[in-house]
Amino acid sequence: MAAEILTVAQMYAADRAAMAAGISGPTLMEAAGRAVARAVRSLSPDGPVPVTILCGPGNNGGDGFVAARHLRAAGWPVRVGLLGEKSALAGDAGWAAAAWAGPVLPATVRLLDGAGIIVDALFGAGLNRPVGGVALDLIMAMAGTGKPIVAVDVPSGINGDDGTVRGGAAPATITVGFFRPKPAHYLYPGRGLCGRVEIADIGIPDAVVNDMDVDILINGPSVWGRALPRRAATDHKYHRGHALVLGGTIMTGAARLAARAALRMGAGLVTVACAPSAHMTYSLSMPSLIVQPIDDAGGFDALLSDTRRNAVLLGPGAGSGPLLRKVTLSALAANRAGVLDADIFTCFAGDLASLRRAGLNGDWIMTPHEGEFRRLFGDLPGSRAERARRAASDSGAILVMKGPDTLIVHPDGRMRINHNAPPCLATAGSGDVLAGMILGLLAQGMGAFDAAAAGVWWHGEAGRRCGAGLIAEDLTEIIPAIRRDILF
Ligand SMILES: NC(=O)C1=CN([C@@H]2O[C@H](COP(=O)(O)OP(=O)(O)OC[C@H]3O[C@@H](n4cnc5c(N)ncnc54)[C@H](OP(=O)(O)O)[C@@H]3O)[C@@H](O)[C@H]2O)[C@H](O)CC1
Ligand SMILES: [K+]
Repeated sequence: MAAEILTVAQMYAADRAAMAAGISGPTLMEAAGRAVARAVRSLSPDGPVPVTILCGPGNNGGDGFVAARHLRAAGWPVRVGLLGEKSALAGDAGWAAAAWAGPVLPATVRLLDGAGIIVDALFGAGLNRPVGGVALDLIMAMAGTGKPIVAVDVPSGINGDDGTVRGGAAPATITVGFFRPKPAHYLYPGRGLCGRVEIADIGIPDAVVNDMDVDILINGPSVWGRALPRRAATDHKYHRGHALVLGGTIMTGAARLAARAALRMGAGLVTVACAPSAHMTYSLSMPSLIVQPIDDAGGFDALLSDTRRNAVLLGPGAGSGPLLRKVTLSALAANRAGVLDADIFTCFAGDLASLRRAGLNGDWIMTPHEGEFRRLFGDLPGSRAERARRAASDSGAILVMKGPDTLIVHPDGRMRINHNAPPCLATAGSGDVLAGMILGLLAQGMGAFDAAAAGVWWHGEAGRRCGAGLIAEDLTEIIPAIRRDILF
């Protein structure tokens, strides 16, 4: 599957490009409506059930009329309700309505009575304000029926570009999108309301994407697989990087999990720098770990003076005191790649400026969840994706905004949306493993944007393979099996 996600504006541009290439609007709409009818039929394999199709005043409604025609031709009982006047339908939607030979009723809540399946064709890409009035009543009534809903393009009321709900939206069983997915198919809350997303080929040539500046991708191995570090028979451990992790004194599990994850991802060596009192804890936890006691930030600087220590992880379990602050500022100044996580966001709450002044740049990755994000960046306006983009741009670093739809954002605005994380990943230590996984890739010289994206996907895949009941320790152990499947 192509990894591109197209914005609403890009989708309209793809439409226009297809038409310029000689594919007519009705041809596209015919294919779109046929795909919707197919989705409806898939919901009732035992045969026809009554279908109510609610059509809006634009081309989303046009797709609904085409679906109605195909279902009726296949012997399905169909009722069509239109929001607005049939005579007002223009362009392709007018064509589709004219080709529908059955009655067109006013769209009312009553039309839903007795429906076995509902098609939501009220609004798609053209939604331009919050839904209200009759449209909202219809959406709420659809949601209240409990019947399967097939949404055309997006559930009506969802903003295609950011997945936000504008007024209200009914949860679909299947959402049929066209040509390429939109952000709303992957971003919550839209993603949660789309049900199963099926992207139909409606005849738009793939090549139209080449002329577009597509900057949103579905995160997966096709995006970064070629950038993964490969092993050569002549490698020695220093070829594979030396990661440095600041270990805390009390919450030692965080750095231990991260260090183990970095080793499992292939880092040649991993050193944990910690207070002398914690030395034993780290040393006994893993024989393959190098443990260096440090008395203060100067001790960390001394470790950094060895340039072979090329990637740094700061934050997990580190405590948000002066040591973390000093170490972070000097690591940023030391021209390394690294990951900033966890206690960093408390330590530098509201103080992005200090991180920037110290040298934060695109070799660094920040991995906040929503609460941590707010601590560092404050209450930025806009959708989650807009806020993440703004934060990446303001910080100059790669931003990994963690959540069920983790966003990996480059300061230049490119964004990868992750979609493979199962709910069981929300467990203690899981974030520390993620930070360590990314660190392991950075140590091997992978670029920060790709390392962040690969780490996030790999972590999701590890969660999927371990399944319900996983603990963070399980994630590190399944890393090599995933590597084998990606690389061979
Ligand atoms: N390549 C493709 O993706 C194809 C997509 N198709 C389908 O076309 C729609 C997009 O069609 P469009 O006509 O541009 O837009 P919509 O049908 O989604 O909506 C526009 C009409 O809805 C009115 N509107 C918008 N928001 C509201 C609201 N909140 N409340 C009430 N009415 C609203 C708008 O009215 P105005 O007053 O603003 O004029 C329009 O009348 C896409 O989603 C696909 O389903 C093609 O079929 C094939 C190619
Ligand atoms: K819709």
